[in-house]
Amino acid sequence: MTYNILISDPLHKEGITPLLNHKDIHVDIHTDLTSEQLVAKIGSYDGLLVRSQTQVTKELLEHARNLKIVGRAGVGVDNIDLDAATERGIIVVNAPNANTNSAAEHTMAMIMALSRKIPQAYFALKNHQWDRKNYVGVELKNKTLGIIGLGRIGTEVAYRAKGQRMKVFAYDPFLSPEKAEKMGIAFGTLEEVLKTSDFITVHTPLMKETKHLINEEAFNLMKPGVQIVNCARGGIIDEEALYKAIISKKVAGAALDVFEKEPIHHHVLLELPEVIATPHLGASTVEAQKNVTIDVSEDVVNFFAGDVVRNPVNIPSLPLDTMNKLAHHLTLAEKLGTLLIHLTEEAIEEISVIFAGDLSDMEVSAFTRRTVRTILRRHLGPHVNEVNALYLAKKRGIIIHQGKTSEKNDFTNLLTLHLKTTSGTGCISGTILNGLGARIVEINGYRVDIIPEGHIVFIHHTDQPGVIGRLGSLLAEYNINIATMQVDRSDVGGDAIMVLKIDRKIDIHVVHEIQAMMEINDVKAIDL
Ligand SMILES: NC(=O)C1=CN([C@@H]2O[C@H](COP(=O)(O)OP(=O)(O)OC[C@H]3O[C@@H](n4cnc5c(N)ncnc54)[C@H](O)[C@@H]3O)[C@@H](O)[C@H]2O)C=CC1
Ligand SMILES: O=C(O)C(=O)COP(=O)(O)O
Repeated sequence: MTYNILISDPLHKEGITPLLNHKDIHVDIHTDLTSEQLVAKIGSYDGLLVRSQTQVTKELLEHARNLKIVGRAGVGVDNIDLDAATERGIIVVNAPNANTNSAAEHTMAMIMALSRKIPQAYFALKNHQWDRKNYVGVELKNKTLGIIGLGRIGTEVAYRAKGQRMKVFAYDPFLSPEKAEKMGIAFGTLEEVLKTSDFITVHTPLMKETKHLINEEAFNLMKPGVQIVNCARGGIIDEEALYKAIISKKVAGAALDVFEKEPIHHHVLLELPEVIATPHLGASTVEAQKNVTIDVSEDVVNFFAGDVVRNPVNIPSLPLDTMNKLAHHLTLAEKLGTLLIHLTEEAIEEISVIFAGDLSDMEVSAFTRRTVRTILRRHLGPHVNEVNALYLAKKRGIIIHQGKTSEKNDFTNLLTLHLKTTSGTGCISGTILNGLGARIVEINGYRVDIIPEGHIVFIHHTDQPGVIGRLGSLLAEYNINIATMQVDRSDVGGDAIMVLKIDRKIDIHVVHEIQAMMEINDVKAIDL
């Protein structure tokens, strides 16, 4: 099987070596396609690698009938329609750790160039003007740098600014003040940061919540003479409000690496002498480009090899050693889901996944995804995967519960699935026994002990003499050997179940013959 990968933005040549060296991967590089050409081409690709330029829109993804992975060689994924990718089961991976230094260094370069008006002075000198009057700057020492978004890049900027003897004051609603304190960074509300800073730099992602975070209202709160830096994303700062704030002299200067619409050739902000700018160069260093490309290429290779991807964006990421630890439990979740969905055929209303014992200390959402994927595949087909399972369940109005409990019924770990359908409920539990592997231990309230693999026949019947004998004879007639048999009943003469493991796949007409035996209410043949 060959996987076709399209690279549609310029990537580091050496960085793509993991892809080029892979015998099952074929790489095409087309970095000058129009969006129409990309739409026309994308259908034949299994993977797409981009930077910030290619717009991975819903429309593009609708034409991407074979696409399984989008790799973003960088951090920001605002050029990728994540909902559309998730709905189609396309995993998105990025390279969040490889350009942090470069972006932080570029931010510092912009702060220093801004404070000393270096680009303006250089431009004047190039135009033969020896002007020492108009380019008087301000020192950074003892000035307050407000950092909005104290993630990877914001934190690195903070450390570098401290090296310039600046006071650093940060705002990040998702970081605890204790964590900021541990980093030795003063922490405040957005309003406090806006009101007290001499320089303000933004380092959040661009999302609904951060679009125009720095707007007219925010500029009104700032100190007169404040200087603004944006090396994160155009759109976090409202460009119109910034323009007005510069014209009114509220803002003394701005350094912009990014713009609301890119690329730009003319922009009203660029007409202002207070504005210095670079064309989205924050990550444009040899080191960052090589490393982001290696990271994302390796994840594409991991993905096609069926290994854990390190930097997924639209599913939760788990460290490799945790995934290795969970591997047996994930297989168990899949087997339990397969068995349960065969036993409970009607339209699903609710799926509950309950963890007990050892499992309740672990990050368990991976089990929920695997379970829901397995169950929905039975109804919706093979396009359901771990990326889109929860999304598709929600879209169909299926309620998903994920719970933890201390009740583990003498097992060190227990995974229980409940399924509520339009006509009833089903429940199944399994465990991983130390040294012995996986076991199904309960089905619909009946205690069992089944190794979840091979050919299983599940029979729901009425407890009465002779059933087992007749069933044995029927199977013998068809030369079907019973490997193990488990029987349990609610009470004497009441509801009972039988779970047989047989040595070969059973034909459907034999299932019908068993069904036709008077006492047997329900027969299911399931291959695990
Ligand atoms: N100019 C360039 O070439 C580059 C730009 N970037 C941009 O920088 C952004 C940040 O990158 P990283 O630091 O690696 O990401 P990160 O995820 O480590 O940090 C983002 C931080 O923003 C915080 N945040 C989210 N919403 C916020 C809000 N409403 N107010 C304040 N803080 C908020 C988050 O809690 C997080 O700590 C990227 O999303 C990307 O858009 C990244 C690399 C290069
Ligand atoms: O990594 C990011 O978020 C960046 O903005 C870098 O963008 P680029 O890959 O240089 O187009």
